[in-house]
Amino acid sequence: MNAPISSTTGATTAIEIAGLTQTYTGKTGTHTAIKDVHLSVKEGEFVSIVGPSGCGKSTILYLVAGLREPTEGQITVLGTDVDVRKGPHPDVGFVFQRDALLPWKTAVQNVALGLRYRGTPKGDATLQAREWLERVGIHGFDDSYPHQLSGGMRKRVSIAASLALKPKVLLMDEPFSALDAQTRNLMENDLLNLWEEDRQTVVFVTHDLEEAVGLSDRVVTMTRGPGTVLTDRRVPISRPRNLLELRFDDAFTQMHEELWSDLRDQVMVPGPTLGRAAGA
Ligand SMILES: Nc1ncnc2c1ncn2[C@@H]1O[C@H](COP(=O)(O)OP(=O)(O)OP(=O)(O)O)[C@@H](O)[C@H]1O
Repeated sequence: MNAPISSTTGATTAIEIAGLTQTYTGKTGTHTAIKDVHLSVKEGEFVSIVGPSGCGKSTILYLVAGLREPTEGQITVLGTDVDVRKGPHPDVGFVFQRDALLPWKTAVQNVALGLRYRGTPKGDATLQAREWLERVGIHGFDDSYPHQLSGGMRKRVSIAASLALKPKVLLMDEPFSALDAQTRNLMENDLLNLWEEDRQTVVFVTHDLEEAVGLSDRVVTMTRGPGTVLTDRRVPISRPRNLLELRFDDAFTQMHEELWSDLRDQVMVPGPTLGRAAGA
């Protein structure tokens, strides 16, 4: 297990997670999802969390977002203690695996929704929404409804809806996992280009090690449940990056191998005779 990385020299801490434990109580009793998680993310860092299925990656995001109350531990986001009673921090945005688009509203109305909720006048919100759709690569579909868009386009609209609110911290939970490989590669590259412009703090959950290496400044691996931080590695690849070419880079391949070596024992569940892949 390598030492936790907690600093980009000089940068301010955006997210501080200390001693985070979460138990869930269900019909079968109490289940510890994560245990004693410590993680520090600096402003402007792009950090991915990878780990076996069920190790508690989404749980961490929900807790950081202030959508659930932790059983133990503290989380600070942008200098404020996360408290479920106060609700999500206004500077925190989310993009989840499933689109959170309202089916009865058009793409532009969906993007404008959050802005309207925050008090932006209708005309201004619509204008900004159209600009954001343009920025995420949606052309000519502003007035289409979600069911008229492909999965990749709906994802772009969801990202536009989040980014339009100018979050300082963006929490992304497997946002591209439902997309085909080609669309996914294009979306990852576009996300990176957008992020290069604003450099929000991002915590990105994924099962895909290549995606994690390509996008991130750091990749955190987790043990299988109850999940805790196993390794925390800095990605030694400069920016700006072109993900469509990066996969042939030696540093990329080496990092991928290191992460797989970290995770192999966590995702291989011994069967009667053979090891069986159980995630990642
Ligand atoms: N609301 C809940 N109630 C009860 N158990 C839950 C709840 N949410 C998550 N869990 C359990 O906690 C554990 C961690 O779940 P979580 O979704 O955080 O893991 P994950 O690493 O994101 O999984 P995956 O990679 O499959 O998406 C799992 O065993 C899950 O079944």
